[in-house]
Amino acid sequence: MSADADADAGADAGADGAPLLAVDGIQTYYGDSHVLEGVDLEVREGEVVALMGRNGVGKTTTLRSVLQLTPPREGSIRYRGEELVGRETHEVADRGVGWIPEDRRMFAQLTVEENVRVAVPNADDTAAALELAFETFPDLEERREANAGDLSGGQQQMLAIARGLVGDNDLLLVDEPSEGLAPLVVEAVAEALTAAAADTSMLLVEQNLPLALDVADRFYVLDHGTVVDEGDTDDVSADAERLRRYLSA
Ligand SMILES: Nc1ncnc2c1ncn2[C@@H]1O[C@H](COP(=O)(O)OP(=O)(O)OP(=O)(O)O)[C@@H](O)[C@H]1O
Repeated sequence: MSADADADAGADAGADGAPLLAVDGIQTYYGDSHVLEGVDLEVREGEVVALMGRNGVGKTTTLRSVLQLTPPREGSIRYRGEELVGRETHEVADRGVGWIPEDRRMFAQLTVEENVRVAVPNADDTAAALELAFETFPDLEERREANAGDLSGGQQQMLAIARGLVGDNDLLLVDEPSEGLAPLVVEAVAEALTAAAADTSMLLVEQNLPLALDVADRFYVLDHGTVVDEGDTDDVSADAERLRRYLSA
């Protein structure tokens, strides 16, 4: 299949309701350590999907597998119908898959505005990108001249999300955005994620159950390297015990 035909197939896959991201039976290792033992999940266009589970079950490893930072040894990961396994990480990024890692990587010595500017792939799009970032996160607009390193934890998380948003991404992989934040700030981050979800699909690793249920449309629970529960968040909001048994240590 030619590259163009491949691209067309991808566009069709999105248009006819096939998932944006389809992870199918991935087996991922660190050396001899077998972490993912056949993970299956999907993210459809426009969805926020939460990936939950205890510490160390392989949530971050699933994101790393999609990004080809830790490529699976078996299984398939298709994005808009195109296989990602075997590609380089920058090729995955070029296709519109963005990553907001747990450590909220940003440039502490640059201002908020500069941090947004450098995340925009095409300089011609900068004005529109700044507008999108500051419309979505008015708190950041107020601090646009502040150094990123001087922001609060919650504002840094918003800046990390804003940078993902302006990065021309159609799918954001967001790792534990609530980690280390006070409850009130977690609420602000939930609002920020909901605002960002108007513009992008998301696969959201999150251990904070209320936040995950609030922001996500659907969820998967990982345990022992495989998916042990999945469903619509609306269905479990009234039955949180169903998930809690997998989430408490
Ligand atoms: N670079 C690595 N080398 C070897 N083992 C690793 C590496 N990264 C993670 N692991 C191991 O793989 C397993 C899954 O880790 P992973 O970070 O994916 O879990 P997680 O579900 O995201 O948990 P957490 O919430 O603690 O980050 C753990 O046992 C972890 O110790």
